[in-house]
Amino acid sequence: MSVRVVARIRPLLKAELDRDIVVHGTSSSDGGPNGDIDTIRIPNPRNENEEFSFQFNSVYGVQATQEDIFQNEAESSGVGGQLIRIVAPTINHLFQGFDVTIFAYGVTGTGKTHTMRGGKTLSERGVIPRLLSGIYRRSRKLEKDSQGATSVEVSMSYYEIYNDRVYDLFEAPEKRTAPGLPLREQNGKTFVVGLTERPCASLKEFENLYDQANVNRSTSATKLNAHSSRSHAILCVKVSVTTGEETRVSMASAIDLAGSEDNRRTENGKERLVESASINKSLFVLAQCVEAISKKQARIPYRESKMTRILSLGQNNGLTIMVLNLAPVRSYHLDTLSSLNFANRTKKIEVKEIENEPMFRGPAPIRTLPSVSGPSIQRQPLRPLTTTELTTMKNALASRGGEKSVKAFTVYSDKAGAASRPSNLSNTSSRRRPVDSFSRTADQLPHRPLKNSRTSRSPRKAGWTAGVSKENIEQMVEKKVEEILAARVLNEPSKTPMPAISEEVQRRLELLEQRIEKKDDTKAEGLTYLLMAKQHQVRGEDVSALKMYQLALPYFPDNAKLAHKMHVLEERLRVKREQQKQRTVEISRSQGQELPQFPAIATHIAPAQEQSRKKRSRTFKELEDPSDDEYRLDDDAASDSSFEGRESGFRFKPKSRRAPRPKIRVFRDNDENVDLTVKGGASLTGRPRAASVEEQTPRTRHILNVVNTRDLSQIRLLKGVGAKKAEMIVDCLHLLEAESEYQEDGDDGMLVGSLAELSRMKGVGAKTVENMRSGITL
Ligand SMILES: Nc1ncnc2c1ncn2[C@@H]1O[C@H](COP(=O)(O)OP(=O)(O)OP(=O)(O)O)[C@@H](O)[C@H]1O
Repeated sequence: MSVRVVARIRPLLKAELDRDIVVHGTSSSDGGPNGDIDTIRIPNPRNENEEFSFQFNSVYGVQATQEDIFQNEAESSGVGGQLIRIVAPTINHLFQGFDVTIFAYGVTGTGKTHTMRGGKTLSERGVIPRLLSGIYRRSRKLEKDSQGATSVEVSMSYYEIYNDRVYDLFEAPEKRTAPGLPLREQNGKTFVVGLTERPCASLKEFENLYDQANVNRSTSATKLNAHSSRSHAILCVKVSVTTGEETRVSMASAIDLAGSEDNRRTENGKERLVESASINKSLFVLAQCVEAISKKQARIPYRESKMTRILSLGQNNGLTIMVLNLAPVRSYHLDTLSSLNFANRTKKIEVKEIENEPMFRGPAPIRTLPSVSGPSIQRQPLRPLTTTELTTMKNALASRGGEKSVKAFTVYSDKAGAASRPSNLSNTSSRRRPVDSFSRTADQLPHRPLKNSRTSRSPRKAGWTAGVSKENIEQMVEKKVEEILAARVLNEPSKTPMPAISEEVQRRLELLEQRIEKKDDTKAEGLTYLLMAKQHQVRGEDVSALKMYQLALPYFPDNAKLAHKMHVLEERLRVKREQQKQRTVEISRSQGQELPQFPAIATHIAPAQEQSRKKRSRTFKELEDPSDDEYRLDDDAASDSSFEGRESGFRFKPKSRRAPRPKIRVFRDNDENVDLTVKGGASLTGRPRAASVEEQTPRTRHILNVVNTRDLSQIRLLKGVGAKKAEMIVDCLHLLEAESEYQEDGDDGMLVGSLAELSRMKGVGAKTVENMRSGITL
């Protein structure tokens, strides 16, 4: 079964009421059983006459309430691509012994936390409290129906990944250790070492713990969200259903990811920028993982961020639901497309529906859970039990019959196809063992000897490094550091017998430890520039992208790929400029007149020139960087043709019914009393304006003066110009200004010099200019 994707469009916020809505939920022809909404439609930002549509398992529009998202179990279907609900099928799966992962994904301020956590009132509760409420309800029913023969225990752990470090949310921020908690992989699962696990016997207990822990979550105000989550929050709820000697444990993970941020819009300060870089980086790695999975690449870069290691998309078993949160407004247009593109890929990831196997307790009496608030609470790392004490029925039967259970060898690694790879861990028992932290304490757990400790005791002791590569040594040392950190976190000395290590190795250990603690800070800023560069590139703003790469360069001085990228961009801009000049000359010739040049408008504005732009982009393709994967974001969102026919569930549709846009008209002001001067500065070309280019009437002058103020309130007063058009005009001018800043002959004072230029601007057109003129009586 593949990852299920449920999209939710949030309503307009107060400050957005006058904004343009570009995201719409509709129902596809092959939609849900009752014509349910399952498709998102959004215009192509480069050509408003075209539209993209994305089909998901379900789409919730702006009217959808928290209750709608929940729904009663009776109403859920959740099969065969039909409408699915988020919470109800989750509970079914959990009690059938499957693990469940629900994660909310979206740009900052699109409603992830609102969907997952929700508000305080009953009706405003989000997915998580409703999920827990359902779990307790189902538990009570099971216990009652079985007349006490079955009991259900629920426990939770809750942590955040902040700046790529893992922190226990049951721990106050001031008690955190700087490096955070380490991660470990065991039996194909990634878990956090030293995490608190709290039993919670009732919904009330859960809510108390959850609220308490949420206070510790890192949030801050940004320009786009007054309560922006600065971390990824991961809630793990363990449900253990015991009947007689058999216990079946399943895990629900509810993940509220931090939102991606465009730092030009957030106007983040330094601290927020570092957070933002970390958030964007992890989301970027996630996108890379999804891309690698969908392209069936051998290497999936899970390990490049803690979030992707933990989420393990495509590696985890059971049911995985992605909630795609979207804002409907135009200001999020490109980000929304990028999210939609990501979701479109994610929905194709196959997830194994492997049921957790029951485990059997020995004769030892079942331990009662410690009290929630008592002083005796111990931090229980999630560790598996050994096969000597707990074993699955299947494994027991299989070993009796001399066969190994297939599931017993579900070992995953970064490499695709690892799950089916013959295990080389058989002698260390690679069976898939369910986690049970209730039955044993950390002290009772046997320790697997460390790799290097085993090695040190091997007969090759004296020259054991001889055949080991530098890289391997590095990895071993890094692993050792993690072990030591883990032991520290557990407040206990490492029980691993320490091998005799040389002073040199000891020194390197210390250096490495320092590096682990510091490495993020030093590169975070550079990384921010890289990500911003990529964001500019996605928007087709090559000049700004180049500028960002230049700013990133000092942080990655010897990075050949970065240098190559910059070279490609420089070359592309050079070609662009030349083609622009050439094209302007051609236009002028065909119109038999001298026209000013419109270098940037041609790229960003004129839909009528789309065809020639496409031709040009083919030329640029030759310059495309073949190694673009390194910092790759979802550029596809902006490159219309790359979607076509490639992504199922995605459709590209030109709005054919719309009348073709009128050809650009050139206005001539032949009125008398012409004033030839336009206030100093440059035309849109960035060149100083020649007084003779166009004669201007007072009316023309008035319009141009108003437009050139870039003042929204003034521009809105022009006839036929609403808030949306005014914003487009101002955005366009700023964009041109930014571009001209980097042009050799650029000038800061970018002004619209004629009505012809104005009519070519995005969203304006000849008719609007005519309107503007007719509204002025002089
Ligand atoms: N469905 C909705 N109905 C009403 N208000 C909503 C809805 N979704 C989001 N909001 C409001 O939008 C704002 C942003 O939502 P929220 O904080 O959940 O976004 P987020 O995606 O978690 O952002 P970040 O990534 O920055 O943490 C909040 O004020 C929230 O109350």
